[in-house]
Amino acid sequence: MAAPWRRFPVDLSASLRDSGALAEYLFNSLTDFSLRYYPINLDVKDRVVVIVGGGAVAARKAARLLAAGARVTVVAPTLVPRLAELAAQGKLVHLPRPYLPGDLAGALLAFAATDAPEVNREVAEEARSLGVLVDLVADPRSGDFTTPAVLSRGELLITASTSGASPGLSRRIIEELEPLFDDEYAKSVMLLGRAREKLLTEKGRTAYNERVFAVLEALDLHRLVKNGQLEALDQILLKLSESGAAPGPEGANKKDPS
Ligand SMILES: C[C@@]1(CC(=O)O)c2cc3[nH]c(cc4nc(cc5[nH]c(cc(n2)[C@H]1CCC(=O)O)[C@@](C)(CC(=O)O)[C@@H]5CCC(=O)O)C(CC(=O)O)=C4CCC(=O)O)c(CCC(=O)O)c3CC(=O)O
Ligand SMILES: NC(=O)C1=CN([C@@H]2O[C@H](COP(=O)(O)OP(=O)(O)OC[C@H]3O[C@@H](n4cnc5c(N)ncnc54)[C@H](O)[C@@H]3O)[C@@H](O)[C@H]2O)C=CC1
Repeated sequence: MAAPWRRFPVDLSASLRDSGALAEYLFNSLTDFSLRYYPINLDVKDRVVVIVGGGAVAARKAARLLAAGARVTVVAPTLVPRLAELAAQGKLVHLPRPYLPGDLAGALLAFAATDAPEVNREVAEEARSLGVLVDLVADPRSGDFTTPAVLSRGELLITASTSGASPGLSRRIIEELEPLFDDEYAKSVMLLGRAREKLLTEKGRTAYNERVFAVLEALDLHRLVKNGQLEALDQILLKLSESGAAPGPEGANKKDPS
């Protein structure tokens, strides 16, 4: 879709004098609030991901993919230092040449991240023909997915996306959340996860499982974690594990199937 202001019906300079008219026009064009992207958390561990392009954007994508355990191949004649270092350390495979059709074979995902729009389009075409999902970093609306700004604390993952509208805003939103979700959240989430794993029952015990969630949520473990109240935490954990022999023939220690 073309940017709405390109279709602004009156002379732009006149409208700017008439303060408020442009914003109002743009707001009026905002009629569809439905979800444009379907959010998922993808397990890329040991999966092949091909990044075409070796610039700053490719480096950002590669770092996050490697952190998530992907096997990254970068196809590019030149690499920024950060990528060159990762290649020298053997953390990713570098094909030091321009993109060639066939480079996406076996990939789960592809990133078209060169500064050459026609190359990015070729990458997208190959991806489409192979059924590989592709992110066109410079032309998000033509691709299959976009990547959000990320805050991660252990198993806690918070992401922000503006559906391509303002990546800078996504980043600022995450920066605002960072102090609220401090590093200690990694510990709290881990404790809650382990306790939940221990206490949940097999299928058919929904009411019991819901009670367990309610108890866990009410515990405010994070306050204790943050204040370093390890004794209080131990007491809670011991109490939970005593009462952890959940009712039912299947017993406890099972993951929630839902
Ligand atoms: C579609 C998408 C691509 C995709 O999905 O790969 C995309 C596209 C584009 N970004 C552009 C510019 C900037 N990108 C950033 C930063 C980030 N960009 C990221 C994602 C995305 N950027 C996806 C949509 C995300 C969403 O919907 O919100 C972040 C969140 C995560 C990540 O990179 O993985 C990462 C935060 C890094 C961090 O958290 O550390 C900054 C700010 C900065 O660098 O500080 C700027 C300058 C300020 C600005 O423009 O806002 C341009 C214009 C290029 C040009 O002008 O030439 C395009 C192309 C276009 O818009 O056409
Ligand atoms: N998604 C995002 O967050 C952002 C996207 N962009 C856009 O993304 C694109 C890439 O940005 P940067 O990484 O900053 O670019 P860059 O100019 O730093 O890097 C471009 C890379 O593409 C490689 N390349 C060029 N032709 C190639 C080919 N035929 N085959 C393989 N590799 C090739 C170059 O060797 C270089 O490594 C630009 O179009 C830019 O406008 C820019 C900023 C942010």
